[in-house]
Amino acid sequence: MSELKLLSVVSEVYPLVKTGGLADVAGALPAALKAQGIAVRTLVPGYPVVKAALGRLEEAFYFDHLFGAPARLFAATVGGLDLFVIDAPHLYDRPGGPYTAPDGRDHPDNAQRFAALAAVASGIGLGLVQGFVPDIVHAHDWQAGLTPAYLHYAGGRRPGTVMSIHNIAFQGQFPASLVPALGLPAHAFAIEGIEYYGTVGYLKAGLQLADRITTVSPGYAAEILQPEAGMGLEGLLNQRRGVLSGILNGLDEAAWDPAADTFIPAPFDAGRLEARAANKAALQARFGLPQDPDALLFGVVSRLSWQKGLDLLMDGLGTLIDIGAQLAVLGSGDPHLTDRYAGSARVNPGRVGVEFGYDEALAHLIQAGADALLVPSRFEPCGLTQLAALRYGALPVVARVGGLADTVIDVNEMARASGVGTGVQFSPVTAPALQTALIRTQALWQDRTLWRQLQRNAMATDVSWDRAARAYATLFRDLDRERAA
Ligand SMILES: Nc1ncnc2c1ncn2[C@@H]1O[C@H](COP(=O)(O)OP(=O)(O)O[C@H]2O[C@H](CO)[C@@H](O)[C@H](O)[C@H]2O)[C@@H](O)[C@H]1O
Repeated sequence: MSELKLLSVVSEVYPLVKTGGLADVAGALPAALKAQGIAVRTLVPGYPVVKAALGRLEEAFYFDHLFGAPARLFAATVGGLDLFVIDAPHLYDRPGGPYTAPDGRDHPDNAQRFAALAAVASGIGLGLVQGFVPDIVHAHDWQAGLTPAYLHYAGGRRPGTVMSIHNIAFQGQFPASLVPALGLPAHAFAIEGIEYYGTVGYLKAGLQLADRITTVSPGYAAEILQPEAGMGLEGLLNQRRGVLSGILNGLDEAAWDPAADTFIPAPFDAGRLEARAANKAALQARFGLPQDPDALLFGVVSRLSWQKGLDLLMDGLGTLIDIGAQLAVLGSGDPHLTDRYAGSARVNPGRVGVEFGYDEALAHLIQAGADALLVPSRFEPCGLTQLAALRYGALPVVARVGGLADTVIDVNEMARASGVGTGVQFSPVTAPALQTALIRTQALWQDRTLWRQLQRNAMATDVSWDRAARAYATLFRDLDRERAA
């Protein structure tokens, strides 16, 4: 098979810069695709953290004018990732995160910052960089959403375009007054182009104009055709459902390997599950919880946001306390939720422990030490924490939505009879249903022989990237053939 060249366009990539699962996917997919004969280059903005990680650089292009000032495009290789980095200090060189200033507010020029990302991607797609002209351009989420639009309106020969949705809740909507600055033809501002309810919609543009649309689980691909999950884009997605598919994410199995995890005191595998006890004890100590091996310890590793449903856990906390369980939460985000969790830890010392912020090492300890991992999301395109939980034998207790429903096998009577359960699902996504799930989990916990079996089932689940990479490779090759025809 001939090698296909792919440009991945994304606003964050692990391990250089990460605010969530998008970075994990963008960081892991290139290696998995390489095994499928697809050579990936990843285009990212040159935030300070990204530039600091770059070693040997090569200037690949110089822009006299990129949304307000000159800029350069660097090519570099970091940790096995072949990167293009946009060095545009006026857009990316500033304190704060990729999307927000230190005060938590969006950078005021995000429209320009991510239009620049898409415009540069389109330039590379059209042959800006000698020696790398991609066959396929793969845009991730709203930040890269204008990429298919720039390529579409450039006219002439162009690579195939794929738009992937990791989270439809963030759509990148900006005022119509922005249009002249984007450098797209005036007629692009139309319903069949970038216009979205009178505004410019970056994700909408990508979904409208890409050759293919993917999202990160089959379940979510079906859900976003409905108004409840489509968040205004369901009409467009229904029109384009013929090119929409769901490909389940994998987990970076090198980064998440319980047998070789340097973040945890006691590495283990399915044959050495008793070693988990030391991790549980360390986790309890870290969160100020009594080191009782018999207390059912629930963990949470999450962004604290409405999506993740963690307010429901607060509403149902009484049940968790009543059944004698413990809770260890690592989260960051919504200050209102942070306050609620901090309050519950104060009211329930020795039962509820919380840590706020982003802490990679602690996330690993929770997966390795908790008995069960709670993911009560209202919607979840795929979810990666439950995949890590499966691999680490922390039984996932999840809302039956999106990718959570696709990846966890509920221990119902049938699953129990055939010995295939890997966790607990609940529905609807409400506090009472979550409370019932906590009680069900506690009942399972009473039978340690069964629990061990469930842990082994969970750990045997295929969460590798291979399966996903094969599906993406087929999609990219089909599209490439279609465009060549
Ligand atoms: N406080 C903290 N400290 C340390 N690590 C933390 C953390 N909070 C979260 N993480 C880590 O961040 C990642 C979160 O990824 P998820 O896929 O679960 O959700 P997210 O909503 O960010 O991603 C979106 O994109 C991904 C990728 O497609 C989809 O799986 C998902 O459904 C969609 O919402 C995991 O690697 C997790 O361990």
